[in-house]
Amino acid sequence: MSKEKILEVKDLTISFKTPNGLVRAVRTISFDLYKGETLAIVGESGSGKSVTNRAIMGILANNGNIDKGEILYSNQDLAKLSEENFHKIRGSKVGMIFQDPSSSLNPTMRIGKQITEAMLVGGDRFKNRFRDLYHNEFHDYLNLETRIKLLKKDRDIRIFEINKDDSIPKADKKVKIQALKKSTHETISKLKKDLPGLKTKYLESKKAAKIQIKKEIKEVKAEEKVEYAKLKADVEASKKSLDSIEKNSPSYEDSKKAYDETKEALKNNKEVYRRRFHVTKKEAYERAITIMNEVGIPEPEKRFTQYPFQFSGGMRQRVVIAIALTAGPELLICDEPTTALDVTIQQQILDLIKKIKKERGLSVIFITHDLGVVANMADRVAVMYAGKIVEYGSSSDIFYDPKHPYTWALLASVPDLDTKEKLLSIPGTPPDMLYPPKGDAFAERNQFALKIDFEEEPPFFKVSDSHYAATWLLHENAPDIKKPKIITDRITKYKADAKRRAAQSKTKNVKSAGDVN
Ligand SMILES: Nc1ncnc2c1ncn2[C@@H]1O[C@H](COP(=O)(O)OP(=O)(O)OP(=O)(O)O)[C@@H](O)[C@H]1O
Repeated sequence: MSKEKILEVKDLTISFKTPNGLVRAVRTISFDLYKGETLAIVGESGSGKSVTNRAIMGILANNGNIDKGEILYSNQDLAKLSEENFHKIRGSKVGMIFQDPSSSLNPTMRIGKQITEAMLVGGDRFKNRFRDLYHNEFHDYLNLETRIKLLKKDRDIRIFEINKDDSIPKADKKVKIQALKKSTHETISKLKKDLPGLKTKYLESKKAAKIQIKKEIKEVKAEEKVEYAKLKADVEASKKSLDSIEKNSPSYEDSKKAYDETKEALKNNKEVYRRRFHVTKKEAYERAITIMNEVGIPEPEKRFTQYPFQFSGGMRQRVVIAIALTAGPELLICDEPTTALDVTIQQQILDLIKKIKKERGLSVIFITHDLGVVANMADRVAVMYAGKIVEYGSSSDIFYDPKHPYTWALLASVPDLDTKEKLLSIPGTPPDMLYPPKGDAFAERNQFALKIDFEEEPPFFKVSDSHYAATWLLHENAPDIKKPKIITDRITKYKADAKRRAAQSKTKNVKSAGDVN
């Protein structure tokens, strides 16, 4: 796997305003995503998985707010973009697949139209190219401007909090506020110095892009003119040649054919020229059929004109995946993509996601409440609880050596593939995020909780270079608490399964190598 980082989430903090108060949905989480890897984000309902990924997509609900943190993608901080500019940055690079394929599709529109629509809407080639040309400078400017606005907002909130805090004596309040104002002013003044320069750069870049695009359009038009004149001359020459031949001459048919061909080429030229400016319906159709084949929709030509109700749940999810792929994303976010499907279909969709990820070199964020689903999918796993990541590591770290009691509980609650039974459901309910608990949020439900778990939040303890867990059990002074037997049994089973799979794939490889010979 290459180690090119494509997404970096730093200290992301998100809350929702509700009539009952502020719901602290995501609390200072950080993670990276590398090119070509699958990162699974796992946790119970309400742990903040979807909210995190909706923030990456720029589709948080209106009452949601990114209070703090960064979402670095394509050299841009998505957390600081206005909604209006979001789609330009995100553009076609991030695709998302939701839990229920039915609600992602329009029931009254034919499948084909739903797949080609995005291609046709974004089909003005020169407009897209124009935006691409000044994209970087535009966002450098925009990011700085937004950063300054946020600093001011942050200062005002902090002043409000100081004023409200009765534990601070009045005189101290004044001093604190003045110091805060001074330091914010200094930071903003420094940043502001760069603003005019960046604005000029952006405007210059936009101007240059306009000139460049005009030049390119002019070139295309000039080429077209030359091409048209040439084709027209061909038509005239072949007509002349045909007119000079007697109808009953043996070469007449050949000349007539040559004349017809030149006429056809002249006619086609108009379409070829149009295509240099727009994605045509025919092109969009052809690409849709290719993608429908890629995602395993049989008889795509026939299916193209059908409506969603004529598709099974699994096939509908394939259509949703096809739509996400039309824009050629580099990052695919799958939010519980198999939860609404029958168990037998689930594996097919998982296999499909694995296949397209490999073939297209995609990076995938896979959100699920079921650790079992990602056992053979994920390269790395982040376990979320009450708006925080409590453990993260490679798949083998999490499946063979989990450290956080919440990860143990999740592992124990994975339905057994053989008996289809849940071994152990997690006792209790997740905390109310209007009032996030003190200490380790899982303490209330954790049979291994220590006294400190109720008082102080655990930091991340390093288990290995790839593996970290936020549990006091990893502190050097913690009592030696062994994993419950149910977990060690599961681990043994996972290891045996992996060994079996490896042996199977080895046999398959040897066999296919034998076939070749
Ligand atoms: N628009 C909203 N207004 C208020 N609270 C919200 C809103 N959207 C999400 N939340 C809250 O944010 C928290 C995290 O929700 P989120 O949907 O991310 O959880 P999740 O882990 O994805 O669970 P699920 O699998 O149920 O979607 C929850 O407490 C949820 O109630």
